[in-house]
Amino acid sequence: MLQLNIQNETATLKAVILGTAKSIGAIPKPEDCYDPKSLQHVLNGTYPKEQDMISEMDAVAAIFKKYNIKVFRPEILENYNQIFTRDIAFVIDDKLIKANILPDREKEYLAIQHVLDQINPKNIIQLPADCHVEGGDVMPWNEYVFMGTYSGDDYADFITARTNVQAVKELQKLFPHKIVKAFELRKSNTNAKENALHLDCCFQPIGKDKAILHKNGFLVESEYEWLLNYFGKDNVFEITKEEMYNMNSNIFSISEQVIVSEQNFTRLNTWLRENGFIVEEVPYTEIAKQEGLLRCSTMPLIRE
Ligand SMILES: NC(=O)NCCC[C@H](N)C(=O)O
Repeated sequence: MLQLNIQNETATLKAVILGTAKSIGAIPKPEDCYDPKSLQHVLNGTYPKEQDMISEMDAVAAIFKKYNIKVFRPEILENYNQIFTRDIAFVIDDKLIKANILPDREKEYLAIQHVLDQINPKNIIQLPADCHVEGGDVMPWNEYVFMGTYSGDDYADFITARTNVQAVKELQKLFPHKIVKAFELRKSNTNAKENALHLDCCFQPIGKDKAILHKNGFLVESEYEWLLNYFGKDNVFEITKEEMYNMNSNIFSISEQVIVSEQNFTRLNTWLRENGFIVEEVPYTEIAKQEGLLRCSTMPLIRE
């Protein structure tokens, strides 16, 4: 049996699910894209190739092996995109919550049944159907659970709005001992530079007390400022619009000291090293074309 335990984003990682790029299927039609960056690459003829993404994910698997982390992979569903395993479920404390994800991505959850079979069924939670949530919008941070959301009346118009207010309320009910703090995110179906698809596309805590942050990802300035004050200006690495587009906030911590990052994130990786982190660099530019990166393609199950 797996003894799930996730309290935050950075405690030493023991077990994780890493998505897979195997059998992702044909290049989607423009009308079937569900994020603006994939759409842009489909239209430009630069959509990533399966083999290139498999190689990128192999590089991450090799880092996990080096740090003795137990890695699960999804079963392969034929011609189905299963890269961004983060979004399909998430762990808080010893509970795994099934995400009510975009219908286009619903089948991804079926492919982790072999992992679910190793979890005590009383620790697997199904949310009511009206609670929309994806794991990229959920960040346990000790006494807090930070959540990305969008509460505009036009929620239904945004295929990029994945977590609603009902889900925020439900998580608060499920974890009464935590403070669930929600942040309104900027959404665009067509312009990836104006779209924070999930909270982890514009923010992520790192180490003990630091964070990566992008102001324009937040719709409400005071909510962005809350994060800036919570971590403290000197502890925050503020990324530019271009860096957000390249997914700089979507690195992945395997401990308070060690961060897996993209090899081209020169400004970020330099700052991380200057601040005492060990940076494990991998190539991930092809995966990034689908508006997700390292955090998005991993689902931590156990941290120390
Ligand atoms: N946590 C994340 O930000 N996940 C990225 C998901 C990208 C995928 N193309 C999607 O639109 O669902």
